[in-house]
Amino acid sequence: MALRGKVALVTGGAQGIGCAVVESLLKNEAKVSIVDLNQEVGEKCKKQLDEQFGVGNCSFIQCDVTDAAKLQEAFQSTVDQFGRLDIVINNAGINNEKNWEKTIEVNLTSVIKGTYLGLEHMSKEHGKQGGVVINVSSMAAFFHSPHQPVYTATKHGVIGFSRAMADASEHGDYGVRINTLCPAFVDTPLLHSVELEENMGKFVKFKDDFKHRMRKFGVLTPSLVAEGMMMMITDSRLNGAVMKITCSKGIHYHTYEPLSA
Ligand SMILES: NC(=O)C1=CN([C@@H]2O[C@H](COP(=O)(O)OP(=O)(O)OC[C@H]3O[C@@H](n4cnc5c(N)ncnc54)[C@H](O)[C@@H]3O)[C@@H](O)[C@H]2O)C=CC1
Ligand SMILES: CC/C=C\C[C@H](O)/C=C/C=C\C=C\C=C\C(=O)[C@@H](O)C/C=C\CCC(=O)O
Repeated sequence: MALRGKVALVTGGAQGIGCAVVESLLKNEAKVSIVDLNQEVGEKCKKQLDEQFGVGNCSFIQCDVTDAAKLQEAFQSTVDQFGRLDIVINNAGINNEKNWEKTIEVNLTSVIKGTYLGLEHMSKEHGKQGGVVINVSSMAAFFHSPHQPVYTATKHGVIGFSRAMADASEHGDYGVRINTLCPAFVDTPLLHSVELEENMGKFVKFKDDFKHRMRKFGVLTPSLVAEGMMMMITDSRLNGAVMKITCSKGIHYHTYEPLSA
């Protein structure tokens, strides 16, 4: 998929992995709608990107992805402003084992809603031109840890939902590819939340083991994660793919045993 003239929507695009993905999309001449909860960081991010890539190539929409009406408005505003939608990156995520219900709302429920909204604006079943959805999971779905039980559950859910929706899209000829990205540890503000009791609750006592794993497995840069994201956006062969990005193996794909009785 050549990206000039394409329109992308990135949730959680104001910082961290999302911001790196937004920058990669703009470098490839896509138009980008940055959807994020954080007004201050989002506006600062847009200002910087306008200076780097020129005004009119990206927009910032302050939105809590757990607010269904606001999320729907964000998708519609994106289409109203740029005229179409081709790429949806459901990236927004939190790490909060204390308010674990919120973690499920952001990391899983909103990814499901963002996928369905993406289909409304991209699927051939709605008379649209097709597109691609990338949902962000984590290597936590392959390396469970005692520190993040609910976070881990949400990331498992993202993979299961995305793979099932990829099958539905193929069977229903939606024309929309749905893939999953599973980074290992990445150097962003989220990673530092493991130190905080307000995020980890009673599991904060396991933080030393978590930090040991970070030292053992290494910490990725957001730019490498964005590189993997761009591969899944542009490779039209990929639907239902689960990309893993680790320090030990770099960018690679998880392979599943063929279904058998
Ligand atoms: N940092 C890491 O080690 C890893 C992160 N991930 C996943 O990557 C994604 C991005 O994480 P990071 O960039 O590391 O985090 P981050 O905390 O640096 O950025 C997340 C962005 O999402 C936004 N956000 C949070 N809740 C929101 C909501 N309710 N509505 C709208 N926006 C909201 C935040 O304002 C922030 O700008 C998350 O889904 C995370 O689970 C996956 C594997 C590793
Ligand atoms: C608050 C923290 C937020 C997010 C952190 C992230 O979402 C959680 C990651 C959890 C586990 C990461 C495991 C990383 C494993 C590796 O990097 C691999 O190198 C381990 C060795 C072999 C991988 C084999 C394979 O690819 O299947």
